[in-house]
Amino acid sequence: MTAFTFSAFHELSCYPGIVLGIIILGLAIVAYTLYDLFFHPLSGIPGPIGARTGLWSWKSTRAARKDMGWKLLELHNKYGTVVRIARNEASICDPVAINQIYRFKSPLEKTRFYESLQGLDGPTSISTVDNKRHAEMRRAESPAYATKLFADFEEKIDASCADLTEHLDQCIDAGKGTMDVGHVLQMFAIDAVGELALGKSFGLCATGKDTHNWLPMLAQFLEIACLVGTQPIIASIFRRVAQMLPEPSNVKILTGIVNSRIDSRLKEYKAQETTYHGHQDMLEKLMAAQNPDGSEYSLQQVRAAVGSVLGAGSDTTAIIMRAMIRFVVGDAEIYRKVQKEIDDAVNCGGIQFPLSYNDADKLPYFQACLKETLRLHPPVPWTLSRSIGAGGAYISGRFFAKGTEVSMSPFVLHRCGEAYGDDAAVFRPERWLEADPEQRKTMEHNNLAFGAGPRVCIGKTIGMLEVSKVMPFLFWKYEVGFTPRSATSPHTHKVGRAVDGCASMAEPYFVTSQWVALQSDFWCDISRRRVA
Ligand code: HEM
Repeated sequence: MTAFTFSAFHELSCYPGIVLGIIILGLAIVAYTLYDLFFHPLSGIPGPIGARTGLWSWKSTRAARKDMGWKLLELHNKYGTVVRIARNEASICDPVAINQIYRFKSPLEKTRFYESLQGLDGPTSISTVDNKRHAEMRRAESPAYATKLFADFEEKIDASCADLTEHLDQCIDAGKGTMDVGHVLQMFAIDAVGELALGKSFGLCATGKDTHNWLPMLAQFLEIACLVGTQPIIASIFRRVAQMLPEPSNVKILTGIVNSRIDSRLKEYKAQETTYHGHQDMLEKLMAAQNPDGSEYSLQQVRAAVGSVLGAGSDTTAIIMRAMIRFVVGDAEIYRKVQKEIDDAVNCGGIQFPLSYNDADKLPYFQACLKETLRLHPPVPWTLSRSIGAGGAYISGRFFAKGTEVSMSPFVLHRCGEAYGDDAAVFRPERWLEADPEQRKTMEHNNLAFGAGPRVCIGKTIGMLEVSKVMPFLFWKYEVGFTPRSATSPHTHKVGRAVDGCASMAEPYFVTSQWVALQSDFWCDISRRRVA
């Protein structure tokens, strides 16, 4: 060994240029590390040493291992309110910081992470970093999300809900009441966004299957986007390469359907030779959207905007529906209360199905369960990161210099005592009913599930509309039990994993925590209830 080392050194000494290069590289790494640790604007903030030196990407590791929520919570429990999670990024867990980071006045720009959420048709409101460009897009596209269209949205969601329950009934009648409910709810969510964004369902629930494997494909897109997004330079190369590669066949089928629905709407308009097209739906509003110079949205812009509804509106809604079943059915007393509230409201004629969005407000305990679900299982647990602009900014009592990045994770904030009290980690719907109006307002404000400020989810009300209309019907019509996990059960995972990372045989599904906190393997035993 010694002889080998000596001879290696001897050989290297014949190449002084290489030796000098190695020494310079070593010194550069040491200098870079010392700068990051002691002189970088974030040097005073605690965090894992690898992340602070920038020699190890803590966030890429989280994206690869899909364990962001609970690992970030561990860091905050260890280091406190402000934690350095990358050489240039601090994560903050403080409700006071919401209005400072996600402010309306001189808003902070999104970080380049978001560029990776861009689809193949170009920039969308979620992926656009530049605030001015984002504001223009948001203004152009907001009529497609307006409350004026709610009558149309309700009809479309009712149609998708009818397909969903027909599918569930067929399964039960065929003796297949034990099913992966998570998968079925994802099919519903895709169908519903198809109805909303394109005026027609994709028909997954109606046919009972995801024929073209779109569900795993969409999940994979988000996972890869999140992973490469943690390395913006790699992400931009990746995007360029991806654009050159041929589309996989199932993506081709999906884009083909999107394009043909837009084309047929265009043909319909041409045939009518009128600017008023008669449809009061999202697609019409997106096709009528205008750029700041007054030009109409190009077909590519319409496709990108439709794509962002499909991408941002399906996973998130399905996640909330699964989580709500998990929390409600998982606690016998809460489940009984939810069912009783709905049964009583139906029996006394207070509500009827299909449930209107307004009538969903007549179910306060159900609504409290929904808020509690959004709190403990926010569909997006990832850090919603922003860049500090010129002049720097004071956040959570600290000064952050221009160019540094700050972020908050909905998952972490929602478990913070300052935001929700000492029992923040407990699913307790009563907290929303016991709170006085002022406390409720504060709790609502501290809920980051949809983001906050000028970049807040534009589809928030549509998402709430879907869940509020469909879930009471499912709780009323069906009895749900978790299929016990055993060596012979249909589960893929031997042990389940909760949204907080805890592994247990009793956990009915398996959660991965990345950009979204996705559940899989959610096997339930479904039967019809007596009242149906
Ligand atoms: C429970 C359901 C939903 C949740 C929890 C949710 C959550 C979020 C979050 C966290 C963001 C990003 C905020 C940020 O990065 O700061 C977002 C943005 C967005 N969401 Fe949602 N979302 C939901 C449903 C929907 C639906 C149904 C649609 C479409 C119909 C939608 C469309 C969008 C769009 C277009 C954006 C980008 C908005 C912008 O940057 O202007 N979302 N959503």
